[in-house]
Amino acid sequence: MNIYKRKTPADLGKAAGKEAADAIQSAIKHRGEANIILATGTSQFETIKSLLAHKEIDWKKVTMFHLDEYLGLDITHPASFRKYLKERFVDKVAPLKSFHFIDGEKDPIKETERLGKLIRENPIDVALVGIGENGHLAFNDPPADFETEDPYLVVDLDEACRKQQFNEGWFPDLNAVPTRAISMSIRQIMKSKKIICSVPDSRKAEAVKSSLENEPSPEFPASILQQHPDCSLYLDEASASLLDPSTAVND
Ligand SMILES: N[C@@H]1[C@@H](O)[C@H](O)[C@@H](COP(=O)(O)O)O[C@@H]1O
Repeated sequence: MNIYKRKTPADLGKAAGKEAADAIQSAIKHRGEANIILATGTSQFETIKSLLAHKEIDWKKVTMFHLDEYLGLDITHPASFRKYLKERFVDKVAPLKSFHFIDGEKDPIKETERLGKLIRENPIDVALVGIGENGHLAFNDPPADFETEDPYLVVDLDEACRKQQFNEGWFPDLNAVPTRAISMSIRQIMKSKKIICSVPDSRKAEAVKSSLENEPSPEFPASILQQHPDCSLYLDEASASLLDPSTAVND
């Protein structure tokens, strides 16, 4: 894993977006198309903004998969991840070759099966992900399932995860945060050829430390990223602030 520290969230996003753009360009050059996974949340704001600034990308050759979505949330709800991706990405790059939203209002088992078939047919070139305050990867809260081969799972959201969503201002109160979601599985994320993980903010400093300074374990879901052959983790000064000086960080 390559760990990069940048001064601000904007610097972090610029570097992560550039690496993502290069990976997309490389896939298009070698295979004629690129398959990507996008995450949502505040940690992706600057990375997606930077990715969109790379006008050289031919988005008609790009297929997008969606990392996670709440169950039962309408696409017009401010916290809907489909709304987030539609407004912040899909509408801005249209037309994509294709995009595959997770519809959390459909029968969840059928939806996981539908998407699972699609992603198995479309190996991922680059996945953009974040890490939650509780160390989650996508919506795989601890202890995460490191074993299942199912590409998408129906998951319960823990209290820490739901509190983070409320504190970030996406919901009017904690009770309004759904208790279940569909998440891409850990093993499916790990199948991506490249993973670019953007993690700004002091709120994430504890999760970053536990993900990097423990052996990979379901108790620290994002710790699995240590085992990926091509993963770049982008931090800012705040999210890197608790790291042990012995942790190898590229400034
Ligand atoms: N489910 C989303 C993920 O798509 C995101 O990568 C991660 C970090 O979240 P945030 O960017 O809001 O800090 O967890 C969120 O809850």
